[in-house]
Amino acid sequence: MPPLPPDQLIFPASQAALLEPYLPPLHPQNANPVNKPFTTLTYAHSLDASIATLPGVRTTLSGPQSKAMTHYLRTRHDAILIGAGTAVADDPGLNSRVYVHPTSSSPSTAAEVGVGGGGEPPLTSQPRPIILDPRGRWEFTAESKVIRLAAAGRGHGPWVVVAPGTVVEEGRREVLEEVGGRVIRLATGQNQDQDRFGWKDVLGMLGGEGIRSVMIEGGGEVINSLLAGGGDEEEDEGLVDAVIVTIAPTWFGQGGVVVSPPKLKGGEALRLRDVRWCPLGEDVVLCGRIAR
Ligand SMILES: NC(=O)C1=CN([C@@H]2O[C@H](COP(=O)(O)OP(=O)(O)OC[C@H]3O[C@@H](n4cnc5c(N)ncnc54)[C@H](O)[C@@H]3O)[C@@H](O)[C@H]2O)C=CC1
Ligand SMILES: Nc1nc(O)c(N)c(N[C@@H]2O[C@H](COP(=O)(O)O)[C@@H](O)[C@H]2O)n1
Repeated sequence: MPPLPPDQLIFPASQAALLEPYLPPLHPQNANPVNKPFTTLTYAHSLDASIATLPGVRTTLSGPQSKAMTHYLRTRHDAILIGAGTAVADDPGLNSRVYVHPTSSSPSTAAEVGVGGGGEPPLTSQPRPIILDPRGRWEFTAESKVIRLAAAGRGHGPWVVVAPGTVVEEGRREVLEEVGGRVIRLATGQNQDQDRFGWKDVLGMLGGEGIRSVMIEGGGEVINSLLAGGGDEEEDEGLVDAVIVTIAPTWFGQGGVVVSPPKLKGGEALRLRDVRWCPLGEDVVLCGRIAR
């Protein structure tokens, strides 16, 4: 029996069951376009609400169990979305390396954990990486981790969403297309902000492309603008279906990338309802839905 790959993560089915009420439907009806995909906001932060110690610095917050949880979430969504700042800072992989084990948390061989999701082709449970990059800040190459994983058949090629006027060099576009990725053009400029897409537009575009569920991982600008409804009060109604946040027992101190959205109109607090707290190793995972 083959041993587990060295970067393998294991997530017990018992813990997956606790998350299920907050996840998109397991067996969606079909792959037809939808108005808006099921949208999960998910990230890890410190006790002082930092998602990175400093701007531009890749920072580990999640312990092994909550990291496996995040990778499980990746298998449960059609797409995973980040902003250009995160792509530049982290060179992320944005694939899933988890296997869900029915009983034990420490299997040792591939046969024990049912590698490939119980016989499915591996790519069916991988999310499509989406990078919001209106101005083309992310200078990806064939060596970027997400491209290498796609080339190795361990993930999908990324979709890079740029503004209509942004130049993407031919060679770069080819790098994407060779691994099944593509450049998507979407108008910016709502709210006079040329560096941002409207969230309704982003989610509508993804729905039109057949994406039925998306997990939004970050970074700071993306999370804060999503929680603020993209700055457009009309937009925030129903943008986010579920929130799953890992809280790590550490303080980073001032100067980090902090989740702290602008105040809502009238100064009301933004709050979660239907809350569930799940301890995972030394972290705790908070699940909820945005109260309206
Ligand atoms: N702990 C965690 O769970 C995570 C931490 N991070 C960290 O976050 C940091 C990066 O965060 P940021 O610099 O804030 O960059 P970011 O990843 O939020 O990207 C911001 C960029 O996204 C683009 N964008 C397009 N449409 C947008 C919209 N509607 N709203 C907001 N941005 C939009 C803009 O070009 C903007 O400059 C990194 O250090 C990374 O390590 C990132 C993801 C998860
Ligand atoms: N859940 C979570 N915990 C952390 O500690 C993190 N640093 C992140 N970061 C997010 O995961 C991406 C990296 O993913 P790969 O392991 O390279 O696939 C990173 O870009 C952030 O989106 N998340």
